[in-house]
Amino acid sequence: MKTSIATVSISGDLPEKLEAIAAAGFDGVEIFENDFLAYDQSPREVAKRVADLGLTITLFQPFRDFEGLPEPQRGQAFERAERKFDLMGELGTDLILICSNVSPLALGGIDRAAADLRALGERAAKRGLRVGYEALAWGRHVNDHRDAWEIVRRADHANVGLILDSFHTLSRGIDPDSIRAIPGDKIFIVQLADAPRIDMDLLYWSRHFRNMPGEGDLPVTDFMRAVAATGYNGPVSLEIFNDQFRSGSPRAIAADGHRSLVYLMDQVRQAEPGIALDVPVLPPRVAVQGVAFVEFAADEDEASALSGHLRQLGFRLTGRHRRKAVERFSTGDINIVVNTEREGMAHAAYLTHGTSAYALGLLVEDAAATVARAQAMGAPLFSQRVGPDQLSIPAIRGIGGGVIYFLDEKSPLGRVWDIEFETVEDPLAGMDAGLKSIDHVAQTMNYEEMLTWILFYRSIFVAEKSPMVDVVDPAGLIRSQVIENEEGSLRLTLNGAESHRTLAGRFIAETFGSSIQHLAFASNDILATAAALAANGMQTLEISPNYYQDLQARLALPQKTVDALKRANVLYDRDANGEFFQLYSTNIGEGFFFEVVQRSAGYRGYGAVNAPFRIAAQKRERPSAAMPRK
Ligand SMILES: O=C(O)c1ccc(O)c(O)c1
Ligand SMILES: [Mg+2]
Repeated sequence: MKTSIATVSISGDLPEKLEAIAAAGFDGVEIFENDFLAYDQSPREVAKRVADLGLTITLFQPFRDFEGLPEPQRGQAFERAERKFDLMGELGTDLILICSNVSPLALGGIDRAAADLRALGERAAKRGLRVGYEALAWGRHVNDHRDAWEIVRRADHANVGLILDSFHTLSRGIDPDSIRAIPGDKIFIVQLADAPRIDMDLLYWSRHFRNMPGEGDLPVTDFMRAVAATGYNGPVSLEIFNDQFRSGSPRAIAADGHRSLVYLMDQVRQAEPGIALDVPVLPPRVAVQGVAFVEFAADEDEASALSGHLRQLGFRLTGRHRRKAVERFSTGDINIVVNTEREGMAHAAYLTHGTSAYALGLLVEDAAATVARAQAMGAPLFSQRVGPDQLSIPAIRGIGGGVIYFLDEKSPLGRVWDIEFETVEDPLAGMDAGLKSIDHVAQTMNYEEMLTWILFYRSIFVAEKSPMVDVVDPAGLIRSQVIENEEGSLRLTLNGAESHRTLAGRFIAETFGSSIQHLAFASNDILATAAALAANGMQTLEISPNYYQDLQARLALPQKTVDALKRANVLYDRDANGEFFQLYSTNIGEGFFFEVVQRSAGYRGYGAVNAPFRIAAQKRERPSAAMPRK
């Protein structure tokens, strides 16, 4: 199946757009009229550029306010169409998109519209061109693909067909299965877009908030399954009006777009095994069994400070790398690796970001197959020189240029700790604090990057995204969205900062890019953990007494419970299914911190209601001197 994207979907001038579209691997491009009008070269120049880049023009669009007009506007519309047909001849494309009339002059009437389209089809046929009719969700008389199809059916002309656009159908809640009854050869092109569910005016929603399939909340896969069922076999074309994309990097947005189509068609192929689809068979999405380790890059001084923090949290030094300046700290099922090598990726990460958690190790069923899936989704692979006593650990590049390693139990990777590390005793170990596992990993990024990473994770791993929540920092809003699997063995919270004055925004600025900002460990008994942390000399983040007064008023907790939470600086939340407790470390270095949580099985959240109070407390605090700025 051929892929295509409308020029309106990305930023830049026409040549920049075309280059980015070609570089991302698309087969075709829809020329959006304004992108052409704003460009100062001839249509033949454009045609040549497109061809030189190995692209074809799948569609010229939009042609507005055509059908159902009274005279003299009707005659003028036909004249206007002839001029655009001239242009299409020079551009070298045979398909034009007519979007349903929005003019107050439009008279309505299915037969009148069909007659106009038939007449236009007759004129197009003389030039070997085709006319596609699309229902805009806000069209004056036609705003539903079922009506558009009826018009095309009655036009009954070989050169007149239907154009479907997932946004117009799904935004109005029209059942996409109504597409299944349309003959595939009468669908001239299919445009795809997703969007976040926001209750607003359709036109405004469409022109500003569309995003790539898989990035939003609309059932685009169901839509495309219905299209596939018709036997449609033309291009799948992205048409994304999005304010953020208009100011983003053309190459990055185009690459996201291509990934979204590969991912979408892979899901359609799997969901509709009975339909012969011309799409490659890819390795399936990967189930993540857990976070096997988190790796920090640091220099010796900061590594020693970090080790101190880890020991206060009840970690013990359990291993030393046989060949490299790398230490392993463990408690419960958690492994933290501290890398102070002076070469390789960890060192590069240290030089760019300062001390940071630059790598994540995920436990999967089959590490090699995981990398194959990631590669099929266009993720960059990562490898570095492997020395003696070292395994070549399959890996890809992740957020902020960080690394995601994959371990499995079926290969020697499962014995990485035995093979690469010698076991050591830790004379400096403190008291075990009962931390069991990694509850979640929080990654901070610029807001504009969030959709990219949501699509990245969802297309590679079996994981879903939760609705976006707003977290209030006194200096601005943070948007937070969770990528998680059913079992809770993969929980990533993505935090998008819009302002550099927020805690998250400052973290990005001071560490020069997106990365892991906090790690949350799970305890079965947070008050016992808090007592052990105190015994180990750990300072927890001091929460305002006002918070505890409100907690009592709002949730009617027993006074004794509130007092205990307050003494331990533990924050509390509950939902219909369970309870959640959380406490925080003070700031470490440039805004990194640890969290400890206790969740009862049914609770699915992350304590978002408490985030503003945690952030305010962190802002009251002076940055710790333990890991000074470089
Ligand atoms: O917003 C619009 O006007 C518009 C134009 C052309 C399209 O294909 C479309 O989906 C929307
Ligand atoms: Mg459209």
